[in-house]
Amino acid sequence: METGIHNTSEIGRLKKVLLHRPGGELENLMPEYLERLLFDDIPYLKEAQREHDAFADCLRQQGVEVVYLRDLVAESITDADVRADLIRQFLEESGVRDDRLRESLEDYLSALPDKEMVSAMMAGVRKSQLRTNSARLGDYLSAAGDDYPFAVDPLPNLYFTRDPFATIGTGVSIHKMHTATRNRETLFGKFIFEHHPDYRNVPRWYDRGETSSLEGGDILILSPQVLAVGISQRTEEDSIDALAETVLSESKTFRKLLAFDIPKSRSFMHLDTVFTMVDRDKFTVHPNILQQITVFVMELDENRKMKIRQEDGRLEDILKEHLGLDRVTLIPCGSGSEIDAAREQWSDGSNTLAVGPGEVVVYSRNAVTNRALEEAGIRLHTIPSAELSRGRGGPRCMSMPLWREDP
Ligand SMILES: NC(=[NH2+])NCCC[C@H](N)C(=O)O
Repeated sequence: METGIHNTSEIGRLKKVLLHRPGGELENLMPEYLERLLFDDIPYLKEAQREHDAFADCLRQQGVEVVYLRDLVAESITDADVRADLIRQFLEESGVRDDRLRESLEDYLSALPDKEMVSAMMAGVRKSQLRTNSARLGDYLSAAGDDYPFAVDPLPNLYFTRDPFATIGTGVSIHKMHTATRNRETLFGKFIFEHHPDYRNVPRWYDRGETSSLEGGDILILSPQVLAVGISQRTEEDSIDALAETVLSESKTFRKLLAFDIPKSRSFMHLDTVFTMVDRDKFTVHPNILQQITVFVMELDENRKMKIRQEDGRLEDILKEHLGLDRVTLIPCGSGSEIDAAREQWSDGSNTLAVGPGEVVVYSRNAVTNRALEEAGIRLHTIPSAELSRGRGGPRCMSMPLWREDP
């Protein structure tokens, strides 16, 4: 049972991982609010849970210890003050302004045992759940005259544990998210890394109070010395500057940060939607954007001043140089077909989770890309993916490594 954090690569043998089993939050999705909540469709919860359980079982069979976000948050509630603080901050960040509404929500949450309370926060609270237990609130709700059905919005993207915070080396970066809908997710990270007995002392590389956005799907650990971070729809250059400054000067191993400038669009929201590492010298990429990636190298010079230079040349060669490899193979999503590439990238064909070098978890539905990976000598663990993929994230997005062996 490892405690603390150790994550020095994308491909070292995975020992412990954080997942979130989708829950009631998916049953609080409504067609009119899908876009704001970053969904394109409404997954069928029961089936999504079955698929997610298959994902967790697949990882356990590979010797990985699976822990769940809800449990870590509940275990972080170490005393009554922490609990009261969590409720207070959660409601404040959920935009609950009216005193009557806040009191009623406090009563509702306070009455639940820790785990159930955390699940209720994640699921969101319908006004109809509150109406019955307070006449005073009933007056407020009918007087307020707005027909928005939620007292607290759901957090449907929580099963993408990759994004709200990220483990890097022996520390963590807690994120400011690009959208309001995902920003509340990082509050759980804050409580885990402030209070959980196994995690409260880990170094902090970035914090949710920063002013520019950074999301975990943009952070890839290419080696114990080299990080890659996407400049994307979700992650701004300023955040990368700040992250580089702390990680390169304070971490024990990291020496370089490669910033990958990628197109800013919904389907390529994070670097890991178009590029993931599958082996020491193999990567899967979305071919349509290869021409559109620019790489910047960030390093501290002898005087500990940040130096940034733009790399020219092919991605293979840039990776070869910075990772000290003799050759690099890029395995294209869709295996050379423009149509298959676009379709399978949309369902996270290039979003793989390595459980060890040359061994990755993939969605079953991306058959063309999966065949290409196998032909390149990669061992696949396939998981079902009809419902989970509707949230626009794959095996890598759905997992946050807490402990990997060194590569
Ligand atoms: N690391 C990732 N690629 N995560 C995918 C997150 C998908 C989620 N619906 C969002 O838009 O935020």
